[in-house]
Amino acid sequence: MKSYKMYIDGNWVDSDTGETIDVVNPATCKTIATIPKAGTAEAVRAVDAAFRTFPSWAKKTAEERGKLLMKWYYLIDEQKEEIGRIMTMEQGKPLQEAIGEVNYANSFISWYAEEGKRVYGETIPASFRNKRILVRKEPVGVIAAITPWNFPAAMITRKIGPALAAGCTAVVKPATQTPLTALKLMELAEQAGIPKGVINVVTGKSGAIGDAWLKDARVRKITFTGSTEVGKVLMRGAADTVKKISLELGGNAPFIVMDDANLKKAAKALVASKFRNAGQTCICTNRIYVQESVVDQFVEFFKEELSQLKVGNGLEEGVDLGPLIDQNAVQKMEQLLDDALHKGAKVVYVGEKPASNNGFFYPPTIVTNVSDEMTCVSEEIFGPLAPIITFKTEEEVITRANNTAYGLSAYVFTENLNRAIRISEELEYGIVGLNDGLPSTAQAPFGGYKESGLGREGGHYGIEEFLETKYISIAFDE
Ligand SMILES: NC(=O)c1ccc[n+]([C@@H]2O[C@H](COP(=O)([O-])OP(=O)(O)OC[C@H]3O[C@@H](n4cnc5c(N)ncnc54)[C@H](O)[C@@H]3O)[C@@H](O)[C@H]2O)c1
Ligand SMILES: O=C[C@H](O)CS(=O)(=O)O
Repeated sequence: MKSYKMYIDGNWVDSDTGETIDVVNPATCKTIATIPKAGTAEAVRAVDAAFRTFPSWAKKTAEERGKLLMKWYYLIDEQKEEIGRIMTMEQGKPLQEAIGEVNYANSFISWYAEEGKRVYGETIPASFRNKRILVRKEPVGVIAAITPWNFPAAMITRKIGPALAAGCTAVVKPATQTPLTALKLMELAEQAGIPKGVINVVTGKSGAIGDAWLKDARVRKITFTGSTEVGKVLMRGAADTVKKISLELGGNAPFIVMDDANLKKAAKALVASKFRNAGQTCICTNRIYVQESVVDQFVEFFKEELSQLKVGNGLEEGVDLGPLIDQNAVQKMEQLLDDALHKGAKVVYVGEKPASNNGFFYPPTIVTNVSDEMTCVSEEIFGPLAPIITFKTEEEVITRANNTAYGLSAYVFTENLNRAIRISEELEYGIVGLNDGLPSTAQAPFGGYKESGLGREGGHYGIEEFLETKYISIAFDE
């Protein structure tokens, strides 16, 4: 079993106390590695390094920073299978899906290596003849990134890519459950020649590390992906030093199937949306609304598609769904199902768990006759439980779909263009998949309405989150 070190100021170090945390493979429940259990002192030292390095990194041209980012990109690409295996071992997703995430994560590095060169300013016509107004964008400075376990690579590069391209330096805390992917990415960043101190990865006590960064006035931006609950804690803490903040939080995605939808296409898209990462993504379908006249046929197509998925250890050939992240996640699925059945839901499909069920496995499960009073409708499921809800009219489903504190992603399937535009524009969500169950891409502004977050990641919007706007007013003798 390997004892990993964290990466601070270009050095691979243990925690000050020598304490460690175990990293567990969710498919086997076996410990596969240990990581340093760091706290406040190490977190502050990481900021020291990022703060010291910021001026020289910011003074590089965007082209110079972009070249270093591309060196990192090519090293990641060369080792994507190895990184994928590390990810599968610590997070559980099937190897091909893990490699897919590495490619997705890498696309943010290549996108922002270029985008940094297009951070344009402007001149504004002055109202005085003897003045000129010059607007320029400048990097915010040291940023702190705190990331979740479900996308151990992409949630880091979706932040670090634009941050470094903009000229910022970074301190990063990966999720305690899945730190190994982050540490591998840092190994490759070092090999790429990204100067020491530009990126620092601290593992360990989340609260202590986060509090240290919230309190440190040198940290000018918090960028967080995770639960809405923790996002609110960080938002409150950021106020003390008025830090900029980006929050990518929880979701409760409605998947709407209208009576004129291509039902087979919608069923395929639903499987992709609902069961990606075993249902553990923020934009996974949470509530499945089907117009009542087509619900029976749709459920049959859905079951047919689902029956082709295999649950098991993600390192095994042909596995489509890995385990959930931990036992708490399994218990949450059991509680949500019990609540739904108690309130009148019916189980119409349960997939098979692997024979050697030593891990945190939960089978894909479909329930029908679901009502809005059930917890699986009001709360984020974050697992492979699929609740089917029927509706009568377009107006009804829009009202019910919007009736949540979340607003990250929504999906609508219809072959009617007028209906497609009407519904897409009425849905209160930052991301709408119109006949598309997999909308995520580096070019687009990913983020949510309401309590699903603040700010956007991806596209040209994503780099704006790491920039300040300054104008220089120039008075001269005409
Ligand atoms: N909107 C998005 O893009 C997006 C992406 C992935 C996950 N998520 C959401 O994240 C949740 C699941 O991920 P999770 O369980 O890792 O979320 P989480 O909020 O429990 O943890 C996220 C990160 O925050 C850290 N953390 C926890 N408490 C903290 C504190 N007090 N101070 C500082 N850091 C702290 C954790 O160690 C982890 O690194 C789900 O709600 C999911 O919807 C959202
Ligand atoms: O879980 C949240 C991720 O942001 C989902 S995606 O990989 O960006 O689609």
